Amino acid sequence: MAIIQVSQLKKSFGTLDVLKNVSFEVNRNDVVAVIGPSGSGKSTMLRSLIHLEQVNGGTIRLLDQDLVREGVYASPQQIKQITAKMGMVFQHFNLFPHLTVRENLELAPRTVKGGADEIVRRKSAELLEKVGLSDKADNYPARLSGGQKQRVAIARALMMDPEILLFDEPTSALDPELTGEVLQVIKQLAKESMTMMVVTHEMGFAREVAGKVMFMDNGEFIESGTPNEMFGNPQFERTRAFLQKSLK
Ligand SMILES: Nc1ncnc2c1ncn2[C@@H]1O[C@H](COP(=O)(O)OP(=O)(O)OP(=O)(O)O)[C@@H](O)[C@H]1O
Repeated sequence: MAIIQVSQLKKSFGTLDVLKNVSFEVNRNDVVAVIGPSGSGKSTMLRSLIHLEQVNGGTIRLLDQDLVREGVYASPQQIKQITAKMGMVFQHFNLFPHLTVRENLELAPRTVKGGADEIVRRKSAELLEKVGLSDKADNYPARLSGGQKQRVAIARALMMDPEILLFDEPTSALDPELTGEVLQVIKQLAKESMTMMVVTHEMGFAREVAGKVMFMDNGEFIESGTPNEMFGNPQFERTRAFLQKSLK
C-alpha cells in the first residue's frame, strides 16, 4: 500500500524551476534510494515531503492524508499532525550543540509530545544502545565523530516513532571510513521494515539495501526500478550514463 503518493509536484525558487513535474509512490516498508546529479532537486523534493519547503503546485499525500492537494495546503494543525509521523536525518546532522546526546534525543518527546520522564529516559537509553552509543549519552556533540553524530541524529529521529524516515545524503559529510557505521544502522532499520527514502551518492548502499532506485534529473524522476534493473539493464540509459560519469 502506498503511504507516500506524490503527483505533479512543482517547486520554484524565484525564476528557477527546481521541481518541474515530480510524481512517484512509496509503499509501506519500502526502502527507496534517490540518486541523481547535483542540483537536480533531490533535497528539495525530500524537504517538500516534510514541509520544510512549500511547493507551488501538485499533490503530496502521506499516510492517507493530504499534506497538499493540487497546490492547496492542509490547515497548519493538520500539517503538524501529518509531519509528526515523519522523521528526517540531514547531511550535517543538525544536532543541538549546547545539549548532550541524551538531551538531544529527549528534547522533542518531552516538549512536543509531553512524554513522561521515565518513559522518555528508557526510550533514549534503548535507542542509544541500538545505535551503539550508550557510552556517549552525557557527551556533547562536539566530542563525537561525524559517524557518531549521524547515529545520534538517527536515534533522535526514532524517538518520535516515525512511520516514514527521510535521509538527505546521510553519509556525504563523513570521512569514508565512517560511512559504514551509519549505513549499518540504516540497514538494520531496513531489516525492521522501516519505510525510508534515502537521497544518496552511495551506489553500493543503493544496490545493497534499497528495494527501489529512483533517478532524478533536472527536476523530474526520469527512471526508476529495482537496483538490479537500474544498475544492470542497458534500457536505463540515463541512469547508466550518470553512473559512468559519477564513477570517473
Ligand atoms: N532555498 C533555496 N533558494 C534558492 N535556490 C535553492 C534553494 N534551495 C535549493 N536551491 C537550488 O535548487 C536547485 C536544486 O537543489 P537541491 O539541493 O534540491 O539539489 P540536489 O539534487 O539535492 O543537489 P545535491 O546532490 O548537490 O545536494 C539547485 O540549483 C539549488 O541551488
